Amino acid sequence: ALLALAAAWLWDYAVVRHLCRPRAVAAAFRAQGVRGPAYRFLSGSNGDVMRMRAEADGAALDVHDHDYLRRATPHLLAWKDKYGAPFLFWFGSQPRICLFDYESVRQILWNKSGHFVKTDAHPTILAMLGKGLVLVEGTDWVRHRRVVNPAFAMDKLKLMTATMVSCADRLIKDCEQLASNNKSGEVEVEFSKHFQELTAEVISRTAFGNSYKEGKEVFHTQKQLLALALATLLNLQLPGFKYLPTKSNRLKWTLENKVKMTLMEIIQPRLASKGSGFGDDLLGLMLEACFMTEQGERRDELTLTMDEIIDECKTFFFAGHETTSHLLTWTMFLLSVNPEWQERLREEVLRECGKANPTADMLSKLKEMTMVLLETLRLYGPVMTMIRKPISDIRLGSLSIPKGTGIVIPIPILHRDKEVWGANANEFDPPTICKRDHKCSKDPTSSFRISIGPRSCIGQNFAMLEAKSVMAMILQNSPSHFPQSMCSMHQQIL
Ligand code: HEM
Repeated sequence: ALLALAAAWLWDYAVVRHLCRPRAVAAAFRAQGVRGPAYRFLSGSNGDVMRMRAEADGAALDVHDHDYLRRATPHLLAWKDKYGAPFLFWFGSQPRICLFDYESVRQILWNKSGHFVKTDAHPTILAMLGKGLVLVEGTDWVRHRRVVNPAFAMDKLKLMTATMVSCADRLIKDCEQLASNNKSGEVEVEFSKHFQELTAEVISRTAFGNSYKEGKEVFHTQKQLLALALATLLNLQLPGFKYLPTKSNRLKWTLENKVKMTLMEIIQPRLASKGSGFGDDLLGLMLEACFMTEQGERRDELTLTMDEIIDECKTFFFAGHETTSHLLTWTMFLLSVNPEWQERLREEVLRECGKANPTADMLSKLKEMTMVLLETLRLYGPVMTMIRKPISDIRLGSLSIPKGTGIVIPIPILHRDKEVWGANANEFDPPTICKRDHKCSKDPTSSFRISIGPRSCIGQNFAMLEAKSVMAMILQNSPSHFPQSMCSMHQQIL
């Protein structure tokens, strides 16, 4: 009986899932004129992706050319050139269709019926992120979003500005200290690393208040989990493999457990001190909302379970740290190669904030800064793709998409579409792009910087406030021009 069971499983796994189904899906798309790289047994297109990424890794970039995508997503560009748009490729045995038309993307992202869900996360990504807001679906998503929303209300975020500013102040003091150690009084700083530290500090302090040190421990453990996930993302995922005590699985379990234990140690005392309030940090605000009904009345039971609260804390870190540090790094880069914009922003900051530490009200007046940050997110946004899959067969425009096909939305490629953004779509041009954005404000659909529709980014105001605080402090305190050596960042970050 066991042998028969094993044979049936092997038949389903190897023949049905990895041979028959991919062939049927490829044929269904071919009949509609959609082509793509040939499916390879078990690995799909993963080998091609790894090869193209490795080849692109050494390619030099011109600092005045914003088209870095041939290094970041070489496979998507190569397949678009070769097979046209849309094209079909394979993540292991899973079909992925890469879409480039705005209308279909809007339809997917604005869909409120739950017809398009996120694809299953890699086990290590799941261990790192948990089933928090980024990954939950359906009524669970509604429940989570209702609890997390109040933590990101603008009046609450404004109170966090002082923390953001004080972290930026520490960064500046560190740089000054480094410079004073040098005879010349100057120092070359790799801001991408400093911004990683800074954004980790900001999210630890704004999420966990006095427990920020434990929060940073969580963050460092999550980074180890992320490194593990990235190293194994394109490897073949055999079913049941995640349960085997391999070296990487054992490491994953240890790290996962450490994150959970540390977060429980932060959360439990807060819950115990219910009577005296939960605090004004993201965790406190979320716990407060957990004890509220939809009608705003107090309830005795938590809306989220302990595990769900832990997963939301993991999500704050994952979603809130790398994204903002990426935004800050590219903004520094763009200001260093566009000194006229650097000067315009410095003048604006000095006009609105003087030399004082910026407050939330001062930051809200920095219109040119907002424009530059939005333009940075258009050209160098941290999220490269969003992926959804339909829960049943669906028609999108003229295309029939079978249930379960991963639909890839390549954000930075869409942001450089000349038909939508104009002839200079590939250039850094804040006012023109801002006008274009404005024109679209009645139908705010051409930018996917922070996504659109019900699942758009909940932390967008947090990120903008943090980026503005840090950039304002740097501009107030830096010499009239960032040195040109800043440009070398362009190479290092990628
Ligand atoms: C420059 C900074 C940021 C960018 C560009 C960004 C971008 C995005 C994008 C594109 C999505 C949609 C992803 C998808 O649907 O697949 C998203 C979702 C999300 N973001 Fe952000 N994000 C940023 C900062 C933050 C911060 C600071 C936080 C929290 C501290 C955060 C929390 C989230 C969460 C929880 C979601 C899931 C929302 C949901 O599904 O309901 N993000 N973000």
